[in-house]
Order: sequence, then C-alpha cells, then structure tokens
Amino acid sequence: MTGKPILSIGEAMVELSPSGQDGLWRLGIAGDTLNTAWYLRRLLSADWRVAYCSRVGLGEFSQQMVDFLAAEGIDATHVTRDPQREIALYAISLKDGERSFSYWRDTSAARGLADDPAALAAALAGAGIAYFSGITLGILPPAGRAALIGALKGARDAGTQVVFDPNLRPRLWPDIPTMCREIEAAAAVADLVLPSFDDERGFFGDADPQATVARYLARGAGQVVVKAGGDAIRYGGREGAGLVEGLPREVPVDTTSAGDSFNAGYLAARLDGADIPAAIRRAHDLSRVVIRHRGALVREAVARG
Ligand SMILES: O=C(O)C(=O)C[C@H](O)[C@H](O)COP(=O)(O)O
Repeated sequence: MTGKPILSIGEAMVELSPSGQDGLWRLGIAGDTLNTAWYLRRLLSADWRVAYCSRVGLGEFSQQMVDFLAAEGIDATHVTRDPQREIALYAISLKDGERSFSYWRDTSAARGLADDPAALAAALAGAGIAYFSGITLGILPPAGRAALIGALKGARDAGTQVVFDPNLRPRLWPDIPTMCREIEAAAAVADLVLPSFDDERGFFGDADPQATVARYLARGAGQVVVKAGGDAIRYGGREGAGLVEGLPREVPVDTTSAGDSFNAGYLAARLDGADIPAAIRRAHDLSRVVIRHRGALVREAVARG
C-alpha cells in the first residue's frame, strides 16, 4: 500500500555523540522529528514520499543538513533558508546508557519555521500524515506555536492524519505550566498521540499509563499509544484499546532516539496494514536495536527500504 506524502515538522541539529574514545566526538545530524522521518524513510518502500519541514541557514552545516536529507532520500522541498541564522548544535552525554542532552539552539533558524503561513500551508497541502512533537513547539515563539497548531488543525480537517509526540523538554519552555498547556493544546489537534509514560508521570502527574491515555483522549486526541521503556504498552482511542505485554527488555548502550524510532516503527507498521498490537511489537523491536548503538540514527537497525 502507498499513499500521500508523510511530512515531519521540526528542528534538526548538528549532533555530537561520544565515540567511545576519550575526547573524540562523532558528528552527525539529528533531532527528534528528523530521526522519525529518517527511520520512516528506511522502513517504507521507495513508493512513499517522506518529507521534512524545517528552516536552516546558509552556512556550511546548514548545507550539510540539506545534503544529508537528499542523500537519505528525504524530500527537503519544505526546508526554507534563513540568511541570518544557523542550525543548532546538541551533544549527547551518557550515564549507564541513559542519555542527557546539552543544547546550543536558542538562536537557531528552525525557530522561524512557522513564520510564513503560506509556506506552512503549502508544506501541509495534500500530506497523508503530518508529524510533529513537543520539541517542535518548544523551540517556536508563541506566535509560531499558534500558527503551527492552527495550520495542523486545518490540515486535519482537510483529511491529513496528524501525529504528535509530546517529547517533553522543560528546558525549551519558559515554565512547566506553559509547557503542559501547550502540549495539551497540540494533542487536541492530533489523530494520534505517542507520549512516553515516564515524562507524562513526571510533568502531568499521571498515576499510570491508562491515566495518560484518558487525559489525552479527553483533550481531543483520536488515539493514544503510551511508550513505557520496556514495560507493557497501553493504548486507547477510537481505533481500539488494550495492553501489549511481555515486550523483551534490552540493556541500553544509548537510549537516544528510542522514542523517535518507536514512532517510526509504529507508523510504518500501521501503514503496512499491521493492527495496533502488532505495530507496537514491531516498533518496540526497532527501538531495542536502536538503543544497542550510540547516536540517534542507527544504520544497523534498518536496512534501507
Ligand atoms: O532533544 C532534542 O531536541 C532532540 O531532538 C535530540 C534527540 O535526538 C531526541 O530528542 C531523541 O529523542 P528520544 O527518542 O526521546 O530519545
């Protein structure tokens, strides 16, 4: 089965990941929404078009990103250029396999990705799936956030499936109440929300994954699938409800992109006709391989489709 283009919207950065050798860092290009697009590109057959919507600068690293997208088969038509700004940088630190991030992204070009309503509308026109995250929202100024959510709502009304990963990053937000309010406003325009239970418990106080499902459904989401590390995965919504148990566990080398790759695995499996429990198992299997390797984009995890 093939369909309309898949558009992922957000910020990609230069990534520094530990090489394993003291003082040596590996340079890559990554960012949550790009990671999901990258895994989707490799999981889906070439008949599918996977596109990225972002804003970059004119310098060397911005060009490297655009070249990277082209080399990876990701459509960069909707990556616009900002003559004044550059792309951001982040570094991964690892402690017992669990990742944390340092960011240099306050002035990045991607902060302007929703400034031009016509460009945003053109990017979304005809998209089968529009994918974005709480990080996409967190980097935007308030006017950009409102513009993006409005454009996604319009796209949803026009038949695009809107998919949202809350990906809570408090450092990107002025304060926690603003983050929580904006995340729920975004979930309200989403057909599918893919939260991670640890984050949701921490910031929304959800007692269990079922509470996360119920909260997002009450806000207007169509379907919710709650990622839970290696624990059972709860889902609910208009496509069905249930619990997927007995997922194999992995000792991680680097958990970066566990959630992003899960999202891609899930969407690709659903597009391939899998039911929700089967799609969850396929997504989990992919993220298990991803966390056995360093960095966000793990070529070993996915042969190119
Ligand atoms: O934090 C950001 O802005 C990034 O985009 C860096 C990372 O590549 C993703 O955040 C990884 O996402 P997880 O799947 O949650 O590990």
